[in-house]
Amino acid sequence: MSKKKILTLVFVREAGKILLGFKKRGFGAGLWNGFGGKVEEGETILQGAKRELLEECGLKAHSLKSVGLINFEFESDPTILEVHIFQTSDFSGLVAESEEMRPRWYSEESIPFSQMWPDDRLWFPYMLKDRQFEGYFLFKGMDIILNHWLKEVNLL
Ligand SMILES: Cc1cc(-c2ccco2)c2oc(N)nc2c1
Repeated sequence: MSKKKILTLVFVREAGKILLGFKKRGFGAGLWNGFGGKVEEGETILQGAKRELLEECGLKAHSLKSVGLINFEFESDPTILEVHIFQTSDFSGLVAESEEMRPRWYSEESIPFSQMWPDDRLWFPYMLKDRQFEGYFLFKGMDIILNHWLKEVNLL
C-alpha cells in the first residue's frame, strides 16, 4: 500500500527576483529550493506553507498563490510525495538564515538550475509566467528522472 506525504514549497518573488534557499541539512541538502516541508497534523496546507516559510527564512506571507501540484515518486520507495507549490509577493519581515536554509535572492534570468532538483528546470517556466500546472515525476535516486508529465491547468 503506497503512503502519501503532503509537503509544501513556497517561492517568494519581488522585482524580477526570486528568493531561493540553500538546504543545509536533511532531505535535498546541498540544493537550492523554495521554502517548505511537511504539513503537520491539525494544520491546513496553507498554514503549513506559511509556517515553513517563516521558520526557514523569517518572512511572513500575508497571502499565497497556488501555482502547482506535483506528485513525486522514487523507484526505490512506495511513498508518494504530494508537493503543493505556492508563490507570494505579499509578505513582510526581514530575510534571515535558519538552521535549515541559507536564503539568497536570484534574478529570474539566472536561476542556478544546475544546483537544484532536476525537475525544476521543467516546471519553473510555468511558475515564472504565473501559469498553474500539475505534474508527476518518477525519480531514480536524487538526480535521474525516469518518467514525468506536466500539464497546464486553470484552477481559479
Ligand atoms: C523529489 C522532490 C522533492 C522535493 C521537495 C521536498 C520538499 C518539498 O519539495 C522537490 O522540490 C523540488 N523543487 N523538486 C523536488 C523533488
